[in-house]
Amino acid sequence: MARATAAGLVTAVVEAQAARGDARLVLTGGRNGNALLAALTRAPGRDGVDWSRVELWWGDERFLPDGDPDRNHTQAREAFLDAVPLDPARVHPMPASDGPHGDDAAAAAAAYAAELAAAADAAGGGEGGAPRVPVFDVLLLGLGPDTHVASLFPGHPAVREEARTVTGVLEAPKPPPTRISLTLPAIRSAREVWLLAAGEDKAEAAAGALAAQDPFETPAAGARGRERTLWILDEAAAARLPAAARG
Ligand SMILES: O=C1O[C@H](COP(=O)(O)O)[C@@H](O)[C@H](O)[C@H]1O
Repeated sequence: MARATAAGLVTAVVEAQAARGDARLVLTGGRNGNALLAALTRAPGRDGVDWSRVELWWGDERFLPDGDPDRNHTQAREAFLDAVPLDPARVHPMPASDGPHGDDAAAAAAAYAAELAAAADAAGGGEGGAPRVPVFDVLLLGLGPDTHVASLFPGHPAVREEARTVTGVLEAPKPPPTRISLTLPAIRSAREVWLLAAGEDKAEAAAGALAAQDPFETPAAGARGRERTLWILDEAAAARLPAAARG
């Protein structure tokens, strides 16, 4: 699944660059997101991408010191960032808990929102009342076994955040408890949202999210792209979908 998704992502990036010069991606952490990043470094078409014109943002971060092995950024660096010729000025990790905002996750989230807003002002995005973030070509989300996406957990007030594009998340049910996350309005402003789910422990969540109506209880159900919402599942994660949906 990771190899197939990497091939699709290379195509999406090449198409975005052909159409607009730059490609803007939002990365996800977690097992499925990291497997995709590792596969991307070996994807057959990777040399067709102008990596210096790929802008990278993160959908969420575990609010830990820089370089902590549990940070999504650290894991992305190990799996991918150091293996492709990116322009460091276009790589935008979320702040760490030993950065200028200390352990204030709300201040760190506000700083990341400001960085997104500045990028939107420079490159277009956030027009006509849309959230002030750049127009993301593909926003990746790993599906948690409890249907969380980014760091938006079922029943957590962060899921209901409408005014901000980035929020601090306190008391998350999955460690670490303090996190930073894009909000649903920011996620929904992406052209395409790709949801990744591999493994048996994602089967219940995938079936539930595809049937659910209420993002507060089932955050993955609220993650949609403006042009496309793509669910990418392996056989184990698709096992509980209705037969018609499995094709
Ligand atoms: O903690 C997180 O979990 C989700 C899902 O991770 P997985 O290991 O169950 O695939 C991930 O998408 C998110 O970025 C991360 O911070």
